[in-house]
Amino acid sequence: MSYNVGKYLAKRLEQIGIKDHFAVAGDYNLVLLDQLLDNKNLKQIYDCNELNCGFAAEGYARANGAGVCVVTFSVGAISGMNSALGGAYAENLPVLMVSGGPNSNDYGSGHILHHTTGKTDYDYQMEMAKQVTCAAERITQASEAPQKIDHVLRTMLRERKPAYLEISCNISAQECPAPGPVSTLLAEPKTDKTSLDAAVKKSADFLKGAERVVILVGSKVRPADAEKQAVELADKLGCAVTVMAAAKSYFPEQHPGFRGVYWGVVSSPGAQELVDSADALITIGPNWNDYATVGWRAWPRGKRVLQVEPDRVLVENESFAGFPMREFLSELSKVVTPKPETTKNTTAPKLEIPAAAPSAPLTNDEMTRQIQELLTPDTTLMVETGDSWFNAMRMNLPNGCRVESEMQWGHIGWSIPSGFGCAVGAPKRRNLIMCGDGSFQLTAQEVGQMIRYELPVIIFLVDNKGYGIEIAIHDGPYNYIQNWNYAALMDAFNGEKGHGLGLVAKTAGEMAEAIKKGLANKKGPTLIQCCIPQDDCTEALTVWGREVAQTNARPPIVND
Ligand SMILES: Cc1ncc(Cn2nnc(CCOP(=O)(O)OP(=O)(O)O)c2C)c(N)n1
Repeated sequence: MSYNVGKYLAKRLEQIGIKDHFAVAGDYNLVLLDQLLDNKNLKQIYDCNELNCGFAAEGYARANGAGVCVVTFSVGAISGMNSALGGAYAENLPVLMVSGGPNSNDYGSGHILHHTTGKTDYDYQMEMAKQVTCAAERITQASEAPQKIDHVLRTMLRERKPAYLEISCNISAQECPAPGPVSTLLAEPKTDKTSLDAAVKKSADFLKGAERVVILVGSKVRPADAEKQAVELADKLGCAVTVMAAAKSYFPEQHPGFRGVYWGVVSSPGAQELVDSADALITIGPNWNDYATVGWRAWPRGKRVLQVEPDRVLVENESFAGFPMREFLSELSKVVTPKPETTKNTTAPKLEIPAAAPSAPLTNDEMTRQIQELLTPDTTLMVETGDSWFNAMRMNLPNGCRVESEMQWGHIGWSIPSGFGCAVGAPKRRNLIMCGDGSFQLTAQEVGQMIRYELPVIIFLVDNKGYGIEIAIHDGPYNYIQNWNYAALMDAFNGEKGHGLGLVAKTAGEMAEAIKKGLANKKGPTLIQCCIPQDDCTEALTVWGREVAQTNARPPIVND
């Protein structure tokens, strides 16, 4: 078969496991979209806007390994950069953004083009993309397409970071060489056995002398593809295991060693004491940012910490590199001696909230309890920035249940389009979204796409009449919103023949009833507007918010 640039790209995407790609049309990408459509193994899914398109690709990457969005130049790409590139970079997700670009003859022509800043230099978009990607290429000649497409895909998959491709609008249908074996994109860097053996020996010796060993799993265990090996190590050591908030569900919670979330003063009961009293703390893929450390107050460091990163190990002031995390953990598991937990009486924290009477007004606790009841091994729960984070942290997850959050980038509204992308990527899972009313207002229209593609996502819209998380940090008039009739939106989004369902739950009984209807609605999303009092939030959010506010308010250090 003869190839052109668009068909080459489509074949490569198919070869790396992409079945669906997301797009918003624009005259700079229409011919490219046609070439992608010609590949019958790739489905083209449309979004309402490019911000959502980028988040949908990011969500797809969470479910499927990698994601792709195709947008038009400038007005599309710059909007999509926030989600497909900045957000994916922060969250270590391999997302490819493909932007249609100016006709190759226009470069250097002095022509002023539409959808640009009106300058005759169109390089600004590439310069922006380079700041938030691991690889960025522009294609203005068909002959250069194979090398450039392979480069961005290979780098994106290896680094687990987003990449950027800009293809001139007159090039997508130009002939180019056919793609060779996909192995060229998937080859792993060679392990430095000497360094690996030295790291394992040093770490095993460090653990040998310890009495209270604790494992703390962080979010980078996922991009390192080392979740299984973390369990292997926990099984061999027999020690207590905690997770950071952004790694909730990255370690099986029914594992006998699981002891909850470590998050400083808002940790699960007993988890902070476990971590703080360990004389050997194995941190696996931690991300110690200001929110995770509760304003730099909960950040275990020093000689008692064995720090395991995706590409290096730090132990007793010695740094080792040249091997992947999963190989290190696997080799360490083979040589360590068991370090059973000494404080036998601790167990994993349980969410103990008594069921409310059906007629009782709905509360945050009752809402959380009912959502917890819905979790199954094949559930994915998208958890939006807000008190939803803290509600999810207190849930007990069946093994296999996945919590998805965006705790590094923290773009409110992420959960709706990302939840859409996740559901496209894994339609057989039970896809649930917990999203506050403030966040929802940024990306609500993507629920219409869930209706269009008949995705039975259940959205728990936390209607507490404002920005709960911001109120907990620092209140003011800016934290209050126009309160929509959220459930009524579904009627508007349905158009003539949609199957979206919008339900209001003001009591415990109404929520239980709405969940039943949502589970029965297989041909479209169900939005349950959970009406709770404005000041009804988790104790953890209140405490955490106060600490974050203090951290933000640190006076400038004056250097005399
Ligand atoms: C794009 C973007 N713009 C502003 C912010 C700051 N922010 N963070 N959280 C919020 C409010 C979230 O409110 P809700 O979704 O209602 O959440 P809860 O009431 O806490 O459940 C804002 C406004 C943000 N995180 N992302």
